[in-house]
Amino acid sequence: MTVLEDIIEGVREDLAVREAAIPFDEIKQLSAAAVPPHDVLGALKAQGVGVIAEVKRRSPSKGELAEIAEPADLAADYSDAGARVISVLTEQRRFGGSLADLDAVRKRVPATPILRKDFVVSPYQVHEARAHGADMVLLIAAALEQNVLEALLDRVESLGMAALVEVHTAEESDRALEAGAKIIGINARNLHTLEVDRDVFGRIAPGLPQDILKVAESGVRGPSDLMAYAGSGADAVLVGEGLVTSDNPKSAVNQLVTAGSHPACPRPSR
Ligand SMILES: O=C(O)c1ccccc1NCC(=O)[C@H](O)[C@H](O)COP(=O)(O)O
Repeated sequence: MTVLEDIIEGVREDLAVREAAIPFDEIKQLSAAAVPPHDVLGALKAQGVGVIAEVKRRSPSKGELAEIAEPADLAADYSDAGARVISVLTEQRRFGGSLADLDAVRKRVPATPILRKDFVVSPYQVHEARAHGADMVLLIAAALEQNVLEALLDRVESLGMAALVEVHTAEESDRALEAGAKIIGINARNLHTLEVDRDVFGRIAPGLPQDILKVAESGVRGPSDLMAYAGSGADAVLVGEGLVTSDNPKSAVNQLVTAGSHPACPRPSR
């Protein structure tokens, strides 16, 4: 069993428990009653290379990263420092996240778009994300059959949210385009070996249409990594470990935001 399959097995078990507690019809109603979603696409299309800053306690590749007793405080720092989107990992077993983290962050940064970062395999999780105030949902192409990817993407957009469709290969990016993805995340972290290869972005991004918003995921440890991704066409970077392990996450985001808006930073042409 691969790491991804193992994670998803646990996600499905935890999902079954939540579905038993709050049935699908009820979560649908809760999602319809939630605060309206933010325009994530608009936020990410703004001038400069955007920063998506992640609340990440631990990971399968690195184990414990940071305690993060108050995810809302961290998110407020990220937002104050200019992050365009806050990514909240809600997977519990391997990443130490929760929907309670999402609730706390939503409450604290009402004006900043939030990505629910999880292993979404069911429409239930999409409604759940919206019910808890998320504006964007991660869909990992490698984890989803094509018809399921398309159905989940449609459902995300029907609720007014945006989907970050994550790919690792050119074949997966073709599938993402076929599904109608508007925002494609190219993850440098191989979800089978967990190794990070930043060159993956530069191999895939040039093959994507100009109007697709391109997010470079994983491996950003400082401004030079952001600049390198920008040089390969990134509109935004998604950063976790480099921020949560920093002595000063607010300053770390600020340095990335400054680099991303500097005139010397390569501008993706659109
Ligand atoms: O981070 C992991 O070890 C991991 C393992 C298996 C599946 C997903 C994983 N991470 C999710 C992410 O993609 C990252 O949290 C995100 O891109 C930020 O990466 P980084 O800045 O390198 O923490």
